[in-house]
Amino acid sequence: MSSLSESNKSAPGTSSLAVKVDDLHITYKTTFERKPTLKSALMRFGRGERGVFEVEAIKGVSFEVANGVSMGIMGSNGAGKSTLMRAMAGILPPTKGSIEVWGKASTLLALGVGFNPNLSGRENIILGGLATGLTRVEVEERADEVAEWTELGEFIDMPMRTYSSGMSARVAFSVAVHMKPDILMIDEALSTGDAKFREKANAKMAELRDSARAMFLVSHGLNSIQEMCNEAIWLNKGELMMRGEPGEVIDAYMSFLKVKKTATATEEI
Ligand SMILES: Nc1ncnc2c1ncn2[C@@H]1O[C@H](COP(=O)(O)OP(=O)(O)OP(=O)(O)O)[C@@H](O)[C@H]1O
Repeated sequence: MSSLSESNKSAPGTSSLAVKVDDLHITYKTTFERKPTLKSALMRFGRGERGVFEVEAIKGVSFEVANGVSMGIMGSNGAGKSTLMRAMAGILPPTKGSIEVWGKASTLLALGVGFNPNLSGRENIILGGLATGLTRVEVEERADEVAEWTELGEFIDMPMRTYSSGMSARVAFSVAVHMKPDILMIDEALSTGDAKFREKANAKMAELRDSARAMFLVSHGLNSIQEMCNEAIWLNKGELMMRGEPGEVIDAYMSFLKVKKTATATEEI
């Protein structure tokens, strides 16, 4: 069974839960044009052969997150961290298994994807706010404050296609944190800004962590996970390797990386 539900009410017996992920599998299917060999091209008069590439990005992951938890998600490139976040945010449907989210999830991922490059930062803030489920009145009430918070000056009224990636990230971050999410999801790759903005962003995240029902932070910066989170999970090749107190999970992940590095080096020799 695949299901994704979002509600403001808690299910009976699960009143303290913010998120429940049960036996989640996510498989990406991509069709591509196979590179033809000379022989196959001649046989098929040059028409490329379609291939299907399947990636099992999440393989049977289960966990529950209680209210009040700030969960760090760590793992190597391609481990499935962003895929898991996209699934919890409702952007990607489960291939198998289920995800239940109690409350409104606000995510940088969802908003970053939704931006229209031909509209200004300010216009995208309004669209982003509407996308999170706020009413037009609520969005208008907050739009100026959100725009101000980006510190983009007059650039806020320029089309977003003229922005650097750090400037776009400021807009995405600002929208996500100002829309009063119950469940805050932050993919650190998207919250990149310069040192000064980062400091401001970290302070805002800490404030929200205390008011939101739960927070998820995907990061390669293990220090941020240690500082911001009270629980952590480690994913490797789509599987849940460990869950626990951030310090313990970081230690296990670090020793796994060292062992792997030595093993690779040995193989090379
Ligand atoms: N849109 C997509 N189509 C096909 N495969 C994808 C897609 N997005 C991700 N993948 C694959 O799914 C796997 C997990 O990717 P994901 O982006 O979730 O990893 P990640 O842990 O967030 O990595 P990183 O630390 O590099 O951001 C990878 O093998 C990746 O190639």
